[in-house]
Amino acid sequence: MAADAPELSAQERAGKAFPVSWDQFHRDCRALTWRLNEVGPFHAVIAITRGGLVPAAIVARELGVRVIDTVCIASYDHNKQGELQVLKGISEQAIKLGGGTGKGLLIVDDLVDTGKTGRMVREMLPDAHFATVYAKPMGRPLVDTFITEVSQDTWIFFPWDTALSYHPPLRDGAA
Ligand SMILES: O=P(O)(O)OC[C@H]1O[C@H](OP(=O)(O)OP(=O)(O)O)[C@H](O)[C@@H]1O
Ligand SMILES: O=c1[nH]c(=O)c2nc[nH]c2[nH]1
Ligand SMILES: [Mg+2]
Repeated sequence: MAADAPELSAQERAGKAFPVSWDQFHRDCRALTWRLNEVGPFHAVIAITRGGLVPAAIVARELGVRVIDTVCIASYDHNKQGELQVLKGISEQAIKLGGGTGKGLLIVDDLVDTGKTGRMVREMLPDAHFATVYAKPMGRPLVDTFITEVSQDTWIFFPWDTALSYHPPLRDGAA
């Protein structure tokens, strides 16, 4: 599809929308933690910024983990994916806690879509546990634990990217 319409953004190509409220996101993060609690304990949480920061804070709080590190990766410029850029790597201290391979570390992101971002972090820490709140089919095989799968042609709208706004009635042509 991308080749058919390269001028369209990933969001426009997705077609379907899955808006997530703060309330729902918090509930989904707590559900994720219930699953992760069976797998841990973890020495540290590694958040893939920026989207992974919010679930990482909630998951770390629930699991009682106090050491949180970040790996800062930029790929989507608004909603078009470009080359991945590692703006900040994982700290030496966190790498040491995971014995160099990530054993006992928990990587957290908000979602996997194509899986490009997740794959890059997995390569840095092959033995870490990788958890996301949402997963699309292309990225799903990379994730160890997730809560909700949405179809590849769905765009997830996170509460930190959205705001309440007027929506015209369906009768007047609203989608
Ligand atoms: O599986 P992929 O196709 O790689 O996409 C998933 C990544 O895309 C989004 O991050 P984004 O690059 O938009 O940056 P952000 O977290 O700063 O919003 C999302 O938070 C994931 O990290
Ligand atoms: O807000 C977002 N929603 C998505 O569905 C998505 N996929 C990649 N990056 C994304 N960002
Ligand atoms: Mg991200």
